[in-house]
Order: sequence, then structure tokens, then C-alpha cells
Amino acid sequence: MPRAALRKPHPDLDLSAWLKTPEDLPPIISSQSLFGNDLPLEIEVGSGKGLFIQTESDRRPEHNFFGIEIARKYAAHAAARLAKRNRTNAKMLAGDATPLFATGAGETGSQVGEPAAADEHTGQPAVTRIESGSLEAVHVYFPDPWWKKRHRKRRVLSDANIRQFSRCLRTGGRLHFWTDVLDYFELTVELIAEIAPELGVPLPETQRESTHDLDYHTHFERRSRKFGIPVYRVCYIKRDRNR
Ligand SMILES: C[S@@+](CC[C@H](N)C(=O)[O-])C[C@H]1O[C@@H](n2cnc3c(N)ncnc32)[C@H](O)[C@@H]1O
Repeated sequence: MPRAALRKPHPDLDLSAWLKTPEDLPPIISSQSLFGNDLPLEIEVGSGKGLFIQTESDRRPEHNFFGIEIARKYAAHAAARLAKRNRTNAKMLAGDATPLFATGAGETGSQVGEPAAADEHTGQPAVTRIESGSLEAVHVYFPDPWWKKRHRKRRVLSDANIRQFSRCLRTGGRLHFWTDVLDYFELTVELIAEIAPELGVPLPETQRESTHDLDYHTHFERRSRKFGIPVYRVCYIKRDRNR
């Protein structure tokens, strides 16, 4: 299904506080380095037009939200939503989430962060942009399905990214995954059980009734529900590995 045309942010709107590029980012991604405080940090991977980050940063001002969107025009659109509302606990990155979550000199570049001992989850030398156990939540909503088998390695919920999302979550932190692609849903649930058992069992999340036209979790959730397409929603809560 094609995506609707996107309106450009008004040229007078100053996005500089809300829209970052990978080059703007501090070596270590944390609430302290991005927002100058220690509120729990939640990251959304693939924010699209930014409805989730807009509504959640309003609903939960006691948390910080960092949206990562690889398509610059969508990242700018999402940042404009935050700028118009002068949101102080949310920002967007126009960039690829995968290298930010990665560990290892080969993946992130040795100029970034300090090399540390091998990461306990991946066994790789850790040159880390996002420290292990530092995130409150990772949100992945309606990731691109990459239908063809040979393209599946491009999926955001790849083996490597699932391991990294889990590594970055604190014990008790959450991974939310929603999709309307049953095949992607089933394969991912199986994959998580196999490679990230510390995330425990998938907990179903319920569909909320919407009270107005933008009262949906994300734009893709809105679209699926309007077309009567079923949505599969789960949340994982990271367990203490020693229990
Ligand atoms: C199908 S859209 C869903 C958008 C939004 N989550 C929603 O539910 O409305 C998936 C989005 O993920 C973005 N994306 C894909 N790979 C990404 C990556 N590696 N890093 C950041 N964003 C990515 C795409 O550009 C696209 O906007």
C-alpha cells in the first residue's frame, strides 16, 4: 500500500533542537547526553511520521523519547510535530538505527566511544554508543516487511538488532513490537525465543479504542485499523539473567 504524500515542515519552523543527524550526536547516547537529565530513555526505531513519539512524550513527561527514522523527510516531519509543541523530552534522529545499537569497532567506527571488554551478550569487543542496560524501552511499530526471502536480512528485527535491543534494555525494560504482517510477527516471536530468551514470553498488548481521528498508536496502526487489517501486538519485559 503506497504511503500518503507528506507535507514539508514550514520553512520558518526551527527544527534544530528536535532534528539531529548522526554527525550531531554525542559519542554515547543517553538521557544525560541528549536531554541533560537522567529520566528513563525510550527509543523508537522507524518512527515514520512520528505520531507515537508525539503522543507518548506528551502523555509521559517523566520519560525521554528518542525517535530514529532513516528517511530524512519523515524524520523532519516527526521533528516538526515536536517543535510545534515545544516538546522538551523528545527528539528525532534522521539516520539508521542499526549502527547506533551495534557494538564492535568494525560496526561503529573506532572513533566512537571507548573500547571496553567483550560484550557479555555478543562476545564482541564493545565500542558502544548505547550502553548495556541503559534503556527503559525499545519500540518497533510496523517495521518494513521486506517480503522477498532474499531481502529479509534488511528487516529491522534482524538477529543482530534483536540481540542489541535486548542488550541495551535494563532488567525490567520493555521491547514493544507491533505489526500487521503475520509472517513477520510469527518469525520474529520464534526468533526472539531462540536468541534472546532473557526477554521472556511475548505479552499481548490490547487494542485501545480511538476517540478521534489521530487517536492511534502510530500512523500505520491507524491505517491498518481503518482498512480492517488485523494488528499483532506484543511486549517483552527483560528478565534478570540470573533468575
Ligand atoms: C512501515 S513504516 C512504519 C512507521 C511507523 N512506525 C508507524 O507505525 O506508522 C517503517 C519505518 O521504518 C523506517 N526504517 C526502516 N529501517 C530503518 C532503520 N534501519 N533505522 C531507522 N528507521 C528505519 C522506514 O523509513 C519507515 O519510515
